[in-house]
Amino acid sequence: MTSQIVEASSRHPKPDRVFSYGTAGFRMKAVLLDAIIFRVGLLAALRSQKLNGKTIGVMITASHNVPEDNGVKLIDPMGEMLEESWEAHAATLANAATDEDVLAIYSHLIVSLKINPSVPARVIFARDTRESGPALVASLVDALTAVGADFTDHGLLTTPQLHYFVRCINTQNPPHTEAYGVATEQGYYEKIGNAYKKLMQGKPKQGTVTVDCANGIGAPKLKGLADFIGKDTLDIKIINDSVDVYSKLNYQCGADFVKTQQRLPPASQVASLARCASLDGDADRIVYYFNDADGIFHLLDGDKIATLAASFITDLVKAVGLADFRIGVIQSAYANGSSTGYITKTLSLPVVCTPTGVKHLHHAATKFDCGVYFEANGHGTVLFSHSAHQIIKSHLPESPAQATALENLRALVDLINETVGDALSDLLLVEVILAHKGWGPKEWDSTYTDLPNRLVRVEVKDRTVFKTTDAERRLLEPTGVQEKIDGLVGKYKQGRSFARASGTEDAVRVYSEAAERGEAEELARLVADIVAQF
Ligand SMILES: CC(=O)N[C@H]1[C@@H](OP(=O)(O)O)O[C@H](CO)[C@@H](O)[C@@H]1O
Ligand SMILES: [Mg+2]
Repeated sequence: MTSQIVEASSRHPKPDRVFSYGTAGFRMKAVLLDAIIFRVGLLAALRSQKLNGKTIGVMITASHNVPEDNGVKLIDPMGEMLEESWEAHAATLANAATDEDVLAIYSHLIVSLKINPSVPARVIFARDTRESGPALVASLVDALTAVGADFTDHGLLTTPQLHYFVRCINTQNPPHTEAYGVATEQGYYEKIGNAYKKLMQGKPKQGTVTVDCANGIGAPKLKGLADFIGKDTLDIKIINDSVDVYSKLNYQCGADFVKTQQRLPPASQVASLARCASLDGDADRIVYYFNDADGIFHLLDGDKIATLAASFITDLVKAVGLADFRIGVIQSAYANGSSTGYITKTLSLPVVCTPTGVKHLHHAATKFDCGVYFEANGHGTVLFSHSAHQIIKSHLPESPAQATALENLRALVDLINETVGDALSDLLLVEVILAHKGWGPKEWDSTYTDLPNRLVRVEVKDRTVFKTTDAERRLLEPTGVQEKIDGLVGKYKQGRSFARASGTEDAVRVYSEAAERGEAEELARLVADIVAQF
């Protein structure tokens, strides 16, 4: 096998660059990715062998990035992101200088990680709609073939669908008592779609929801889900679904466009107060929005989705009669201060703040019976602990009202993709809650008003000198900078600001909020000036 690895690796020469496995895996211009994908294939096989032949997922996507980019992420057995300690192994393999080095590192990992090479490796993979996808899949297959791994190509899927498949496959056998679901697209549509239909029983129609699919993989998959559900219970209009025109992906559309531009995608033609949503290029993020009667744009971001879900679940758990059921909300420092205040004061729920990146939020969410986590940009989901699953499954209701609530709670658990943030599942979750509450987007939006805020990107010589603490909300280094920021923030009513190095771009991000729009902008500018001096 060793000669096969060197020989196969020689067909995938590495560009002269240093690569790192960041928050979003490896992501860059697609033309640079061939060698990386090959080496990720080797690592996926090792990861599976290390975990006794459990199935590992490989997703080829660059999410909301421009069409010329692509990327790759590994998925661990329960559908979660790759364990952090393995990110370094991914980077070491990706940066091996020669084909012999690739083999040497591969062999070293087998020894140092005590991997039994006779365990069969199992890998499944999929890709988004990018033009570069098929060639990168071929590189992956080349690696998996060289090491004799057992693999399945699932073609085009959304990122969360592949996460779901991985979990379904790895929960089929003992010690798991019940598979997470059926690892097919039909199985995914049935699990989520049937749960949605159950929750919508007897609920009046709420009018059309217009969904911008970013001209990406979300478009055909949302159509598949909507077809399964049927028009009686889901009144949906899909726009930006041109997946065949590669250049249109994420162009003037998608969740990132709407979030950063704070306006409707140009292709969206909707009446005022109509519900709209946008997915990103691999359908793991979603934001809602609407234009009010005066034509003013309102964004219902990840914070608003988290608060909506947390409030609904709190009421439902109460209606079921579950005592001592701990619900918590997990946010990053970018969550609007108003949302945090609303969760703690109005919903009376605990809030945990973690560093940026969904893997951190996901991890913190596992500490609750029910952990609701969302990044402000719309990536998030809801987790139920193992014991919460057991309680929900075995609880005996004491009244007809409790029985109905319990059926709804069970359906809600099925509706949610617990492996990772899933725009399709989150879309239906929001639709269900709005229908149950009888709310339009305006009522939802009026639960609290976002503090005016500003996010700026500051180019610096070396972003690694910015070291943070307290969930990235305070700078430890360079020394003295945090004191200067504190001095500024104190001058603004409801002022808050922080600076941290981006994990995905070569820049430092400065976030600020304050009671007035002008003040939030001024604060951001002044903090950015301080940062720019370094
Ligand atoms: C402010 C912001 O939106 N940051 C994003 C961005 O991370 P940075 O480390 O800030 O570049 O990309 C991450 C991966 O997609 C996402 O998890 C995160 O929310
Ligand atoms: Mg994405």
